[in-house]
Order: sequence, then C-alpha cells, then structure tokens
Amino acid sequence: MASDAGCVTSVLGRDVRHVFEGLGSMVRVGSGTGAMAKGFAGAFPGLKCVVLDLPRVVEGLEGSENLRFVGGDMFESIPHADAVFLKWVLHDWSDEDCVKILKNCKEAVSFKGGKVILVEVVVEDRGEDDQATQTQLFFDMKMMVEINGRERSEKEWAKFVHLCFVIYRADF
Ligand SMILES: C[S@@+](CC[C@H](N)C(=O)[O-])C[C@H]1O[C@@H](n2cnc3c(N)ncnc32)[C@H](O)[C@@H]1O
Repeated sequence: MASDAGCVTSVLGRDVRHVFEGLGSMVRVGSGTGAMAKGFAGAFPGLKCVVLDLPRVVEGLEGSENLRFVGGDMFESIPHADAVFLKWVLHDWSDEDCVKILKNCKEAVSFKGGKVILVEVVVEDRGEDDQATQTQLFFDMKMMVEINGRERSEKEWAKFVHLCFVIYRADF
C-alpha cells in the first residue's frame, strides 16, 4: 500500500488541503515505513509528524527534522497531537477493535479542535457493472478472507464513528 502514497498525498494536499492547514502536529497511526508521512512532512514543513507503528516495523528507521518514528501499539495508547491520521488501517479490523482504536485516537486529540482523519474505502452500490463498485467489493472480500477485516459503507462508518466522536464529517 506504500505504492499509493504519492498519489494519495497529492490528492489530499490538493483537494482537502484545508483539513491539514493550521495543524502543528500529527500522528500517523499504522503508517508502515512512513512513505506517505515523508510526503506530508515535505509538503507541510511546519507540521511535526510522528509515525506510530509496531516496534518491529519502525525499528532502525530514520526520521527528519519534522518526522519521528515511534514503536508502539495503537490498542495501548497513541501519542498526543493536534490530529491523528489513519489510512487504510481500520479496514483490517472488526467493528469492536475499530472502536477501541478510535477511542485511543480520541484520547490522543482530547482538546478543542483536535481531529481524527480517516482515509478508507467507502463501499457504494452503483450497480454490478460499475468498476469502482467492483473494486470496492474485491477489497472487501480480500479483507474478509485474509485478515478478518472488511470495507464499510458510509452508513457503517458513520454509525460506529458516532459511537466515539461528537462530530462526524465526510469529505469526498
Ligand atoms: C494495511 S497496513 C496500512 C499501511 C499504511 N497506512 C498505508 O496506507 O500504506 C496496516 C499497518 O498497521 C500496522 N499495525 C498493525 N497493528 C498495529 C498496532 N497494534 N499498532 C500500531 N500499528 C499497527 C501494521 O504494521 C501496518 O503497517
């Protein structure tokens, strides 16, 4: 998934740049070796980025002036920051586990104006011939078979994100 980092970073930096503007610090949870976090740290030099992933994943990785790698467990705790960002992490987990992760995200940004930013597939039903729908369903099947995860519809995202947060907003 690191291969899509450049493409996703450029879309986020262009189409929803306002979401990141004004943030002083951000934790990228489950960012792997941080391909996308490196792009962000370059695109937003004033933003201090922390990549939190399992110790064995980030061991020996070198950061930069505004990028730091931290080994840890998102089910235990997430470092405090203005924002927590998760891209294609929650689709690996059951609803119950997602709620545990999101509650730790909330704890990490527990002050006025803190943000939890999610990038995930949103499954829509545009008919069986639609390529986007087919790709979404393919990913759903892959997640279910390989790791007991799943892709979710907007209604499903909204339902359990509401369990953890006061405000839910979808930007497409
Ligand atoms: C599907 S990959 C997503 C990678 C990246 N976000 C991307 O979009 O390319 C899930 C990531 O979550 C990390 N991860 C799994 N369990 C974790 C945990 N308990 N705490 C922190 N990170 C975890 C994995 O090591 C992996 O890097």
